[in-house]
This record gives sequence, C-alpha cells and structure tokens, in this order.
Amino acid sequence: MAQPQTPNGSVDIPNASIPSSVQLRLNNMPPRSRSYMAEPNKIDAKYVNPESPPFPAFRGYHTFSFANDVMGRRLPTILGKAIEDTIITLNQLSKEDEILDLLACIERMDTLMDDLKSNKKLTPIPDDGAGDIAIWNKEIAKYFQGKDFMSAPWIFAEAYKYRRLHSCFSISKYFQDYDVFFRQKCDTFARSSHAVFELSTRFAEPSKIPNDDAKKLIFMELFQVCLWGNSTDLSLLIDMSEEDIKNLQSTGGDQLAATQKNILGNDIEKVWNQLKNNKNGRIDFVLDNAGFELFTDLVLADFLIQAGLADQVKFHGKRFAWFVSDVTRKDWEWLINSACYGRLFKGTAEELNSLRALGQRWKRYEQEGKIKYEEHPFWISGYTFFHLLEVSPDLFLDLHQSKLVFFKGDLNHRKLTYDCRAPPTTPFTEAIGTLASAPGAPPVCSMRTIKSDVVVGLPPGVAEKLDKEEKDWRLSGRYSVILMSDGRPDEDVDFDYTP
Ligand SMILES: O=P(O)(O)OC[C@H]1O[C@](O)(CO)[C@@H](O)[C@@H]1O
Repeated sequence: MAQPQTPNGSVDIPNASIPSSVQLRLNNMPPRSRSYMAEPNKIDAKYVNPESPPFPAFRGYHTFSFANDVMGRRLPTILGKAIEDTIITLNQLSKEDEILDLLACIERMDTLMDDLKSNKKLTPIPDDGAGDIAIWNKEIAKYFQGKDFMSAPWIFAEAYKYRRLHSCFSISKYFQDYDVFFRQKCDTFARSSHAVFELSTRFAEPSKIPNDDAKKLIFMELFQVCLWGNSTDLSLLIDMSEEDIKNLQSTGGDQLAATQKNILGNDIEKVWNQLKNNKNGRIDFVLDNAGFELFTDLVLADFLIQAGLADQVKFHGKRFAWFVSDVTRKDWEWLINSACYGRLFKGTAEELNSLRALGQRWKRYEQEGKIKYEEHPFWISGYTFFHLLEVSPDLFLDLHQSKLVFFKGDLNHRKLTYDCRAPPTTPFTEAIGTLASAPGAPPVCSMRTIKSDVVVGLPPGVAEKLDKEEKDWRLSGRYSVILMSDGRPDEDVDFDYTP
C-alpha cells in the first residue's frame, strides 16, 4: 500500500515512534572479522618520511598497540630503575666534586621523568659535542615540531628518550660515559652459566668438520641458538629467575626442534645458500643485546670463520646505553675479557678452561683483524634503516662490501620495516624499502624473536590464526622470523637513489 506523502515529498508515517538505538539482526551475514587490525592503505613512496611511514605508524596514544604500554608504563619504569642505579653509584662516591656532578645527572633524569610522564613536546637534544647531535636535531626540526612523546611515531619517541637519557650524563664532567644499565647487563649474563658452558665446551676446540653436510647441520643449529638468544631481553624480562633464564636460553636439540615450528617466516635455507656460495667474504652483524645474545653472536661468527664461510666478521654496536640491553664497546670488551680472565661463573675446570679458550681466540681474531667492532652514529639516531643511504651514505657504502648483513633482534626489525602497520603478508623485501631496492644494497637477513606489533613476511592466514588463538603472540617472544633480502649487491651504490 502506498504511504501518504508530505508536500516536500517525504513519506509521513503517522504515530511512528523513533527507537533510541537501532538494532540490526544480521543472522545470515558473514561473521565479524576479528582480525588484529584493519589492513591500512599504503602511503605513496614520495610522501614517506619519519613522521609518515609507508603504512600508518604505531604511536604512543594508540591504546590498541604495544606502543601505548611502552610509552606510558615501561619507559617510566625503566627510567626509575636507571635513577636507582645512579643513586647506588652516588652513595659510593667520596669526592665532593664528583658527588655534585652526579647529583646534577640525577636531577636531569628527574626532569626527563617529568617530561615523559607529563607527555611534553619533543625538544632539541642539548649539544654535547657528539657526532649524532646534528642528525637528531635536524630530524626533530624537520619532522617533529609540536609533537610530544605520545603523538610522535613510537619508534622515534622511544629512541629519543634513550638519547635524552644519555644527555643527562654526556654533558657532565666525570660521568660522560656512565651506563645506567651496565649492572643489569652484567647480572643477567652472570646468571647464564648453563647455556654459556653448553656452547663453550662444544666450540672451544677449533671444529674439525668432516664434510659440507655436517657443516650445514652445525650451522642450522647454531643459527637457531643465535636467533633464540635474542629472547633474553632486559627491557622486557625484568624479574626473571635463574630457571626462567635457563629455559629461555636452552641450546639443546630437542628444544630447538620444538621451537622450529615457531619460526613463522623462515629463509634459513636461503641464508645457508648465500653463505656457502660466498665463501671467504665479509659478514656483518648489526648487534642487539649484550651478554648471552652477544655471546651466541660471537660463537656463530667464530664458527663461520673456522668453517671458511667468512674471512672477516664486522660487528656494529651502539655508542651509548641504548634500549637497556644493547651492546656498547664496554659490553663488548667486558664479555671477551671476562671470558678470558673473569670469575663470573662457577663451573668445572673443563668448563672454565673452555670459556677461556674461546675468549683468547676471539682476542686473537681481533688482533688479526678477523673480527672487528665498530659504532657508527647512525645506529643511535632516530632514523629507520629506510633512510640509511640518504642519512649515512658512508655506512651504506661500507655495508655494500658485505656478503651478508645480519640484523639481530626486535628493535632492528622495527627499524628495518619502519615500525608501521604493514599487512603481515607484506614481502620482507618490500617492507625494508631502500635497503632492498637501492642499487648496491647488500644481502640482508633479519633474525628476530617477535616482541612488538609490526609483523611482515608471513604466509597468508598465519597472523589471522594467531590473532584468534594467542592474543599476545606479537609480544611474547615465543615466535620468530628469519627473513632475507638478496639486495642488489652487484651494482654500484647510487647516492642519488630515491625509491
Ligand atoms: O632487544 P630487542 O629484541 O631489540 O627488543 C627490544 C624490545 O624493546 C622494545 O623496544 C620495547 O621497549 C621493543 O622494540 C622490543 O620488544
């Protein structure tokens, strides 16, 4: 039946009552998608910059992301512990000018704590004469004016906090190189004796490898030990018992077989082929954590040298305390020297001798130039690796000499992939942008236990399934990826390249 019409043509329904909310019954529709996050649109490469990544950035104010927990809760906790550590040192000082100098550092940390907790705007880093200041302050001026800790992209805001923390000391007189995390790093490594001896007793004697098949098998196991060595991360695992650490660092074959299924994207065969076909070149490690993870990196590097798969291994560390547990030169020297001379671990004579033999060999390798440790300022900048060629062409040119660059850990993975909401099936080579696409880009491999939101390089359906079944799978460190890009190593570096 036709409804009566009003003069303006709308339908007039006499006495119709308007419901307070509209209830839809959609019984026959497809079920609601429970995907972790809606797939965002890709941003045109010409508009990509640190404030605008290829896909939308994670930001501190995003309550759906880990960024919110880190910026709002974890960073103030980490800073609080850093202040406690400095007070322990203060209480052991006797000279008045040193006490006053360190008190001023603590006051600057208190100011940083207030800035962080009250979500202040990001201000320029005070000039302490270090080589990275210009990189930081140019980036802040260009992209982050008016941004605060919560509204800037998480990857930048978090790195900025660690640079500000360093500044609390770098402008002091006596404590310029003070590392507020050094005690924690040493304590955790001191509780890693079980896994350390598991490896040292196997690798102390130069390995006699019967054939290429055996070489491959050893590589496969050692590589996974090195991958999972990344689980011991101080910024996340604050209250671990010795037993927890032992489980995390398990180096046994059964444990490795069980965890293999947790490597969600796995290019390990590709990595092996790259290594075996490129005998005797240089291999690079962009390091992540000090202590046990660094120990596994050194054991792997040692094996590559002994197996004739590399004639030099270059390690890239950080110039100052970074994301709690990252390797600095002091951590590097401390680990090798404590292997040689230290009384850090209790063990049998055989265990202690095996560790000493390893440490002494690593020292010899350093003297012979077979292993090298470097700290480029780019690694402690706020830039992601998408900008490596543009910001630090000298470093790009250096990495171009490498047969394969391993990037260890979660933070390096975030910096490789621009820490943005890329769909989980995005190919790794696409996600890392210019580090794969620029002429001269070296082969690159990311070895990461997954400890934050960004995930790429997964087969279709895997992320969706885990989103449904294990809510915390992106943060737990139970899953990992080994992802490789071939790069364009045979071409000359083009310093004017834009994507
Ligand atoms: O030591 P990794 O593997 O780089 O992990 C660092 C962790 O700390 C974080 O920065 C969180 O504070 C995340 O990036 C990551 O989960």
